[in-house]
This record gives sequence, C-alpha cells and structure tokens, in this order.
Amino acid sequence: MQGGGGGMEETAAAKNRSGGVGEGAVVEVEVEEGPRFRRVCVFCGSSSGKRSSYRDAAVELGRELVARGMGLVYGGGSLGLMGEVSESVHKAGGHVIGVIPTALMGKEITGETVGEVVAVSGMHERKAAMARNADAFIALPGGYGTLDELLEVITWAQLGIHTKPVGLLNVEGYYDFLLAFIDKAVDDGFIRPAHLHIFVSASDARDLVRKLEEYVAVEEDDPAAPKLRWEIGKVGYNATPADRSTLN
Ligand SMILES: C/C(=C\CNc1ncnc2c1ncn2[C@@H]1O[C@H](COP(=O)(O)O)[C@@H](O)[C@H]1O)CO
Repeated sequence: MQGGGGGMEETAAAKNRSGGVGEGAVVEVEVEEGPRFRRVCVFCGSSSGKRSSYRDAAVELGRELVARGMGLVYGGGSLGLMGEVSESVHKAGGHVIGVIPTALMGKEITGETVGEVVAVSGMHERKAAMARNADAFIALPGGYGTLDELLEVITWAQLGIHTKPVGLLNVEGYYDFLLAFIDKAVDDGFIRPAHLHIFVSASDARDLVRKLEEYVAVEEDDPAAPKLRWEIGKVGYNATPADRSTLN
C-alpha cells in the first residue's frame, strides 16, 4: 500500500514522559501520524446531475478531504461535480491539482481550474497522471467518463498493478445498479468473489474516507501481475518515492 507522502512525520515533540531528560532517563519519541493519503483522486461527472444531493455530496467530500489533511487530484476544469468538489477543497484551504489534456484546456470548454494545473497530451496520459499523483481514488456520481476512470483503477487493482484503495460514494443509491451488476458478475463467474472487496462503498463522504483509511489491499494472486506491473511501470502509473517530493 502506498502511504500518503505526508504521513508519519516526526513532531517537534520528543517528550520525556518520565518527567525530565536526565541521564539514564527513558525518552519516548512521540510520532504524530499524518494523513494516510496525501492526495485523493476524485472521479466525477462533468455534469451536476439532477439532484441537489449530488452537488451536496461533492461539496461535503471536498470539505472532508481537507478536514483530514488530504489534497485533491481531479480532471481539471469547473464543470459539474468536478467544479463542485474542486471549489470545495480550494475554498476550505486544501491543495488542488487539476490534470487536463491540452486539447481541453480552453476555458470555454472546461471552465476555470482552481489550484495547480498539470497539462498532459491526451486522455490516457491524464488517467495515468491522476493515478500517479494520488494515494487513493473516490468516484462520485457521474457518466461514462467517471465509469471509465473508476473501472480502470478497479481493473488495475484486480491485476495487482496498484494497491491504492478505491471507494464509491454511492449518493442516494446512485450506484446500486452497478453494485447489483457486480454481484451478478460474481454469481455468474466473471468476477472472483475475493475481488468484490477491491473497492469499498458508502453513502456519505465521512464513512467512505474512513473505510478507505482502514482498507487493506486484497492479496494479488494473478500470475500475470509482475509482467503487467513492469509494463505499467514504463507508462509511469505508480509514483516512485522520489517522485513523491514533487509533482510528476
Ligand atoms: C469535450 C466537452 C466537454 C469537456 N468536458 C470535460 N472536461 C474535463 N474533463 C472531462 C470532461 N468530460 C469528461 N471528462 C473526464 O471524464 C470524467 C467525467 O466524465 P462524465 O462522462 O461526465 O462522467 C471526469 O472525471 C473527467 O476526467 C464537450 O463534450
């Protein structure tokens, strides 16, 4: 599991719990744990949907990420739920990275991106850059684009290409049919029962982020995984420790 780059930082406090740092005293170093995830990648609709609850969920998720010390990676722009979640993180003082293909960069196409903008050459590069720069993934309600992004990170987790947690924010049951479809695929032998637990879901942001923080990766047992991981390494899906100090 990739830990958040900002995690496990030593605080100023090297406290002597025994009452004084004299000779022979036992000094306990108190380590303050940072957030498990430095940045979370959010996939969501470029539309807002027809229910105000979708917008509310995007805003709430943004606030929850910032409250937990996590930044946002998303597809850039200000359209739909993408705009809601990025605005929410930005307003609450969190760090936002928008990854956007140069062809979509015109403000008349995607609107204004808040925070940092990373320009990439195309849609595949965008998905790889979003994945590389995040430690976990969350899907809010959305359409084809959101499903594509969500199913890709689930598929790659299934293959053992990454071990970053994936969460579904199932606002008002929006994803119930997808969850039912996945159950059907398990029943009919197309998805392994163990792979049901590759992602977690919850109906509200706080529960979902908590579940992601507690998530333990499913052990990969696919013989194809090492080769795939090597191939994906060439594309640069996972950040190396050195990458984590800067944007990549
Ligand atoms: C090209 C057009 C509008 C531009 N819209 C988008 N701008 C930025 N990112 C987008 C856009 N449309 C899709 N995406 C990506 O897919 C996800 C949302 O797709 P959905 O189909 O709305 O669920 C989102 O995460 C983006 O990465 C004119 O058609």
